[in-house]
Amino acid sequence: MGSGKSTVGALLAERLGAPYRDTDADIVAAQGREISDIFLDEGEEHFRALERAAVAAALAEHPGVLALGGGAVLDPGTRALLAGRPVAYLSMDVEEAVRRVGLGAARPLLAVNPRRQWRELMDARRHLYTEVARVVVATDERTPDEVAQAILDALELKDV
Ligand SMILES: Nc1ncnc2c1ncn2[C@@H]1O[C@H](COP(=O)(O)OP(=O)(O)O)[C@@H](O)[C@H]1O
Ligand SMILES: O=C(O)C1=C[C@@H](OP(=O)(O)O)[C@@H](O)[C@H](O)C1
Ligand SMILES: [Mg+2]
Repeated sequence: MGSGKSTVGALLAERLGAPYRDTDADIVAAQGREISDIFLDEGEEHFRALERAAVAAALAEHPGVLALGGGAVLDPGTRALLAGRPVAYLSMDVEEAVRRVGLGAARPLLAVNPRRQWRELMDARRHLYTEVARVVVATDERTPDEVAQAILDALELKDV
């Protein structure tokens, strides 16, 4: 959360001249409700199922850049959908995460104690990001444009 997937995904798509989608935005549009409301009312398990369906639909329909939510990798079905694809893992350290996301209510999983919650989430998820990623790009000391360029370089994609 806050590593820049949505921001950088859009920039990357622009530079590639390719379409861009974001599974969180797709879920909000399809459900007509905010992510935080879906978490509160139906719980995380239900959200992960919606997310898996959103990833599957986007990958089937869409030949461009797809930004995922930070917890998408928790679902084995979602990980299977990502297998063999050019996935970039955007990393950052905890202090940068707190600066970028802070106490924003938009991200329910970081809403109470962001520093501790971010560390716990990363301890549970780090190995899954590494498992699905083809490349890892550190975002701490880079602008979003520089992150997009680093992804292009790491994946050896052409900037058009
Ligand atoms: N490389 C960066 N440097 C500084 N701020 C960034 C960077 N990437 C994203 N941000 C900011 O961090 C916040 C979260 O970015 P976002 O793209 O929504 O992340 P994600 O989709 O990974 O949760 C936004 O306010 C965004 O402008
Ligand atoms: O890490 C997570 O579990 C989540 C990350 C969010 O997306 P971003 O990573 O784009 O903030 C969003 O999908 C939801 O709040 C849950
Ligand atoms: Mg996002």
